[in-house]
Amino acid sequence: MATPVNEAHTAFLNGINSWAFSLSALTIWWLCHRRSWPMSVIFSYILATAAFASKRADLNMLRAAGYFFAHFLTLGLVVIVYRLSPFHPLAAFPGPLLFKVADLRLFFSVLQGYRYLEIDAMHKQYGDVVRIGPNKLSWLSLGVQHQFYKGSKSLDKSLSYRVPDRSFIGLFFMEDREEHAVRRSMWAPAFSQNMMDRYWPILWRSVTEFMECVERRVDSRGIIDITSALQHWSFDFNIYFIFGNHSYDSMMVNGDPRKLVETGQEATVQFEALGDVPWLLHILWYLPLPNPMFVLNNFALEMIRKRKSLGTPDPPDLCSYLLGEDGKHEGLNEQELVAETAFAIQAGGDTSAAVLNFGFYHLITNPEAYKKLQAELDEAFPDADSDEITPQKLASLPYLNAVVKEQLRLSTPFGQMPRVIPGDGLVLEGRFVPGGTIVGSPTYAMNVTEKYWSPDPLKFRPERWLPGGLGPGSITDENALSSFQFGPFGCLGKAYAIRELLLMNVRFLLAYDVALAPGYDGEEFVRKVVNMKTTIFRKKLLLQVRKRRR
Ligand code: HEM
Repeated sequence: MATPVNEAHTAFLNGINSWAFSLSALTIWWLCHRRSWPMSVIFSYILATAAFASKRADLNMLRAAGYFFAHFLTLGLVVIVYRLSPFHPLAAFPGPLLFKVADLRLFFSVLQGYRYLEIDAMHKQYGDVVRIGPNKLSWLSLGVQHQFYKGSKSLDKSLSYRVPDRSFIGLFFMEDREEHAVRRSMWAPAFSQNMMDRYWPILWRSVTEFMECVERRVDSRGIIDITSALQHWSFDFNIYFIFGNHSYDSMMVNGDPRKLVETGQEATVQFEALGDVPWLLHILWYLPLPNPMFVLNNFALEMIRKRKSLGTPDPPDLCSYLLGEDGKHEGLNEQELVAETAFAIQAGGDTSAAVLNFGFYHLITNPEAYKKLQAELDEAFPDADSDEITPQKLASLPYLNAVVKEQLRLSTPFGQMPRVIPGDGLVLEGRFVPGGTIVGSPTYAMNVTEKYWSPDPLKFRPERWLPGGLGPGSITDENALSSFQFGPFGCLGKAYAIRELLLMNVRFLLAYDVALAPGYDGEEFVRKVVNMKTTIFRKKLLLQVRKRRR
């Protein structure tokens, strides 16, 4: 029978229990807060479960839930208070409140696709260094950017690059520098000057096929969805470069029935968004959810087997080097090869198409620049299919090169490539940053900051790249162009990509007069450009093209 004494005793015990659960949360946070947040949750869960199990058998579920609630509420509150407190090692760095509180805020930015704009806006509001996560800084400075990324003393990649399953780990996902350097040295010969020259006729033919694709796809008014056409061209050329002259069904001819473009983008989004909350990636990875990375891997495996049965192509493809067919090293096994080539399909296919797509938009909507470029090209190449269109000649045309650099500057809306400050911390521009802090240089913000591009950093003005720039006092700091990133983890395909951009601009604009499709809302197109490392055009770019008669 319940007596007042018994009830008081029970209430006292319950009170003790709640406090004990809260206290356990505090202890766990104290032990774990500088190490791993997910670990502390797991520990606290185990501890709370053990405490619960040792309690009286008559404890009802509601009360038990109350204890857990007290436990996690305390843990959550302590974490939040600590992250906002002056005792946090990054307390001196300004940033928006919600970003300081939890990585989940940045995760949502990535998912929405406007992280690049948000980070840029934060820099405008808070200055050159912004705290964009509890343990993350974004640093808008050329000197610091080079410290992060350039040279042998550059920083290591953060945990964001770590995929849970070893069988997916290729060059891009390797954090270990030695392992990465060895693997990169296997890739590198495929990007040598010699190989680029040998691939020039293949690139040329591929762009010719693109023109034929345009002819097939334009409607009766000359309107074409250039976004898809460019994606299909870029994947076709890139797949050729990776797997050689195989019996692959060209996307320019057959479209994309396997949805490789979409799948590649989904895989990138998944990886990029969850990179800000690696613990969530590790949980989701093992749940029975559709994983776009498997789709890419299956395609890569199919292509590798076909490629092996066909033998080494001439010129050699990327696989030739990864298989060690040049006799310089031992080849990769099939699983490693799948990881490498699946990444290569996305790394080379998606990026060039995106820059061309957005880059054409910028050029076409700036008629003055477009006219100047056309004049330079018409003068240089009276015959649109001339043998005179060589890499050397392209490299010598000043306005063309200025246009391509300006396209790159404004058409790579990446967030940042996260790196980690080593053990004892570093002093950067006079400010101490503790070891373990995740840092990065914001690509888009670097490409459009007035510090390095002035005046009119947001405007498409190729003249800024020419001698004399935009006039006295104007600034164009070429070193700040961050589109390919730099250093040991930077883009291996940069020189290739630049050739693609140059040749595609030249041949497309020599062949056609191009404008936005009548009534097309260009501002909406720009508003719907989102980036989650991959640039996604939620509104396809529709152009009207007319064959030129010169
Ligand atoms: C305009 C087109 C391109 C842009 C803007 C671009 C940009 C980038 C960036 C920013 C990175 C560094 C990513 C990071 O650290 O998180 C990267 C890495 C890489 N890119 Fe590109 N890329 C382009 C085209 C290509 C092409 C055509 C290839 C050829 C297959 C390629 C191959 C690679 C590879 C292999 C890496 C990884 C390098 C490593 O981890 O060592 N890229 N790219």
